[in-house]
Amino acid sequence: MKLAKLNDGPEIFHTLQGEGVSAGLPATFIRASRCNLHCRWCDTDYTWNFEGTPWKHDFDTRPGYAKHRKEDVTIEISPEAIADVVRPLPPRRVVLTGGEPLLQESGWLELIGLLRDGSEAWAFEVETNGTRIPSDAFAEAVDQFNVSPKLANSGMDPSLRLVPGALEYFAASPKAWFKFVAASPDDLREIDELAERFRIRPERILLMPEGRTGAELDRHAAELAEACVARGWRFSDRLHVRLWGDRRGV
Ligand SMILES: Nc1nc2[nH]cc(C(=O)O)c2c(=O)[nH]1
Ligand code: SF4
Ligand SMILES: [Mg+2]
Repeated sequence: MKLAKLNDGPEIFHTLQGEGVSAGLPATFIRASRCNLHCRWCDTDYTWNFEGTPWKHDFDTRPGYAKHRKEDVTIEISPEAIADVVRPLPPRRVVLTGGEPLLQESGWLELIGLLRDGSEAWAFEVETNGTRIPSDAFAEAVDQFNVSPKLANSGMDPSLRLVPGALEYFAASPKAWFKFVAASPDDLREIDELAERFRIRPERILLMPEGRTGAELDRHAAELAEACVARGWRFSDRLHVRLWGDRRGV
């Protein structure tokens, strides 16, 4: 499989789930490399913003920022080797994230099979951008989809970031929760439209402030919380950002 590389190894770390309906639960994260989108504010640009690609990123104007050399930021690793890293760690909850993890379904299926191996203890969550319909086997194998559709502020064309069949699939799935990142009243209007268009039930929607520091998260928190109260949506914080800041591996 292609995972993001961190300190010369695969980006696998155990922490507390910081976002969504299982926020606060101990979990092991496995970060896939590669994404089918390329959002301009993406905080895991090292999974896709490679040398030679035409994608634009907000970091382009940062002094010293350069596109990544694919070999420097990717590690090729087998499901067996990933299982050997994950098994000794304490959590029995695993979060498959990225990048876009649904681009590597068959590898995950193998990994999940190796880890479950007769034990009921394991739970698997998937953080996805909601543009791909999972196979029946994959949807059966995992416990939860945290679906985070991208808005206009991602800079992505609607035809790429909004795939009606996939969003309708997740809207009807008992395993899926929708996590929308919002920073402005425009974002909120857009989320209202998506919820209506794809018939996403309000009790399955979480609104999460955008931000890489506690102060940034707080800027919009009160306003978003009000919107949640008015619509019957949940509010999600970004617990890991508050606890450990904008760092990799937490
Ligand atoms: N603690 C923690 N929680 C998270 N929830 C979603 C994450 C992600 O990057 O997908 C993430 C992450 O990177 N760390
Ligand atoms: S979908 Fe997620 S991982 Fe992919 S570019 Fe957008 S923010 Fe980054
Ligand atoms: Mg993250």
